[in-house]
Amino acid sequence: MMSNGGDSSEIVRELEELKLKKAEIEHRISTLEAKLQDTAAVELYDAVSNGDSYLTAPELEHGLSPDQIYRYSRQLLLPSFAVEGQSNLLKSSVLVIGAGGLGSPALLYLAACGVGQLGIIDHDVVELNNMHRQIIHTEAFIGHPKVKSAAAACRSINSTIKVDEYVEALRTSNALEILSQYDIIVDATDNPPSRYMISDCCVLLGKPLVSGAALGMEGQLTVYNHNGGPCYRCLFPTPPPTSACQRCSDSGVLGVVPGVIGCLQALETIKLASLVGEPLSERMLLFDALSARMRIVKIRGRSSQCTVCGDNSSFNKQTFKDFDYEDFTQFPLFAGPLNLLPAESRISSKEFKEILQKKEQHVLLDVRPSHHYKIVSLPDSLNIPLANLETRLNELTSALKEKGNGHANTESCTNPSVFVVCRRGNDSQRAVQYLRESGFDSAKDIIGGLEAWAANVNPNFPTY
Ligand SMILES: Nc1ncnc2c1ncn2[C@@H]1O[C@H](COP(=O)(O)OP(=O)(O)OP(=O)(O)O)[C@@H](O)[C@H]1O
Ligand SMILES: [Zn+2]
Repeated sequence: MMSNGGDSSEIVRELEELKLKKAEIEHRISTLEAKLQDTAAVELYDAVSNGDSYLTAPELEHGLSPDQIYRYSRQLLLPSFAVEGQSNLLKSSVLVIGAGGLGSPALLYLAACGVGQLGIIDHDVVELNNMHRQIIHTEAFIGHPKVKSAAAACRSINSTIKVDEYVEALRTSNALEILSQYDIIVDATDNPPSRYMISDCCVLLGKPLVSGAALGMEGQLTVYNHNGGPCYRCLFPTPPPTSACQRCSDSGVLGVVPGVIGCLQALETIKLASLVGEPLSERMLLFDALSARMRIVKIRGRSSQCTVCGDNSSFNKQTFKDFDYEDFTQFPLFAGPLNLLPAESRISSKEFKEILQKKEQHVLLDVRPSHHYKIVSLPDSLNIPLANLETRLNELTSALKEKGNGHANTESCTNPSVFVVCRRGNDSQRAVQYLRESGFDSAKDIIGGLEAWAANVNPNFPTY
């Protein structure tokens, strides 16, 4: 359809002319832009070679580069933090011990905020059951050292900081040498021997220690050995009983709980490093996730009687190197299998499979806590948690009787048909010890528990 009575060939010609003009204008624009850039570059080059400073990056007293100013701008804008805080942070060095539930968020924030030098030490590898809380790691790193994974994550967030990797456990033999290279120490481990060792080492080296702990639905946080404040031993001169010490792998933890405490550890570290704010020394933060409560309680100051930081302490570097922290806390640095029973009181998971195949009469006693039992269990098993075994022994006696092999009277229970299983084969040994003392003379534990069953007999049996 024509409009305004115009001739179509006329319109096409006019359109072509306009297009040509448009192309000319665009070409002219890009030529001028390029020229302008060249001019700016030439002027800058001239300015630099003439020593003119008005076009070069300004020399700033605080020493931050233009890139640093831009990267950390949101922190620099905080009046209470400002360039002084950032400069201090960039000059600081921090060692994070443990790249697990606490270390993961702590490391991410410390790398991001611009701690100049960040050390990471851990001997462990990334596992699938770490992923729900150890958020610095990705699935691609499963089976690889946590330190490698964490260091890669830190570098990808901030390529401008120095990241040191220690793929090893911290022990008395390497602790003094490694810790001495850092200004601030972050304890993100999960066991009493490491906690005492790290605190003692910080006292010897005069380093502040940002200590966090999280288990189940609760967490706590404090800063030790800061400005005359207490050390870990001032507060806990004697280790807690072994029964009070749990690992996440035994008692569980909701992922975000160490996430909260790890973030707060990063925050306390940033405050110490930047010299901003009031560190959480001589006070302890207690976090209860279930009731959504966070309390800060005053804790005792430095104890003059403390065997490590006290007035008359003779604790020195040599004492430290010779000290047996596992013996002191009665807690192993690395969770390993117990060996409480003689060989004749134990059978392997494969031998137990043969008993099932031969349909030999027996009672399979599972001594795990009932919430573990609900996750997964072997068929036809009786669940009496180890903690209740003494009071519920009659249930075992009845089960034996029902099978036609046992006797209601425990004194005459010589039948070899009680097999005891647990998750990894430690509690089952304790249970067998107790059962044998109680007259179940031939109770046997299944070596390595359900984990060994899954590894050696049924690969489809879930582990956790
Ligand atoms: N002495 C130590 N030296 C170095 N790393 C340590 C030391 N003690 C503990 N760790 C590390 O501290 C981290 C503690 O984190 P966390 O308890 O969340 O992890 P985990 O041991 O993988 O947990 P789980 O109990 O579920 O297996 C672990 O990665 C552990 O290897
Ligand atoms: Zn002390």
